[in-house]
Amino acid sequence: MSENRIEGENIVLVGMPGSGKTTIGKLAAKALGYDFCDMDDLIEEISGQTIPELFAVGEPLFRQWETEACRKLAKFTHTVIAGGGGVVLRAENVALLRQAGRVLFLNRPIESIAADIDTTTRPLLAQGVQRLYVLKREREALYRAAGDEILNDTTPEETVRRICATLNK
Ligand SMILES: Nc1ncnc2c1ncn2[C@@H]1O[C@H](COP(=O)(O)OP(=O)(O)O)[C@@H](O)[C@H]1O
Ligand SMILES: O=C(O)C1=C[C@@H](OP(=O)(O)O)[C@@H](O)[C@H](O)C1
Ligand SMILES: [Mg+2]
Repeated sequence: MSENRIEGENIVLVGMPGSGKTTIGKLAAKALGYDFCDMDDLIEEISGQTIPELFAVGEPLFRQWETEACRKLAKFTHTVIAGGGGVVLRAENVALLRQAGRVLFLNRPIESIAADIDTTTRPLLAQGVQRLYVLKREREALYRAAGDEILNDTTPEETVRRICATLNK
């Protein structure tokens, strides 16, 4: 993959809900001395609405704000960005993320995620954890295609070490 496409030296984490993007992203930012941005927080900031409020209107509205957030973070530098789980659904988003930096797919096993995910804070899982398996089928190929690298499951601390290694830091 050409390095020239990367404008800001950012790290972007993608993967299923509960794969650890937010948790590992915060730890990695600290280890690298980078800023941290959770895309869900950015969406809430720019839309002026919470994620559940956006989903209450409808998923299409949430997805529009998600793309708007991608446009903003394409201009960030030295930031670890925790993507939203569904950000890979639009090719336009993936192009913006790849412009922002190195995209890493956190490939945590679905069984591990299902065992400890907090479904109360994620509108897409409001009907129960079984929806995760449907989302995985719909998205797995998209995560793999978006990622410059796949980080297979270890502890969050070991994953952070691998992230630092991708930047030679
Ligand atoms: N090996 C692991 N890698 C990532 N997260 C893990 C792991 N083991 C347990 N977890 C837990 O899984 C949850 C992941 O949630 P979160 O970081 O919010 O994921 P996401 O932002 O991808 O939806 C956290 O509570 C984290 O502590
Ligand atoms: O999978 C998805 O489509 C979503 C995942 C959530 O983020 P996490 O992956 O951090 O849970 C959040 O962006 C929104 O609820 C939609
Ligand atoms: Mg998250």
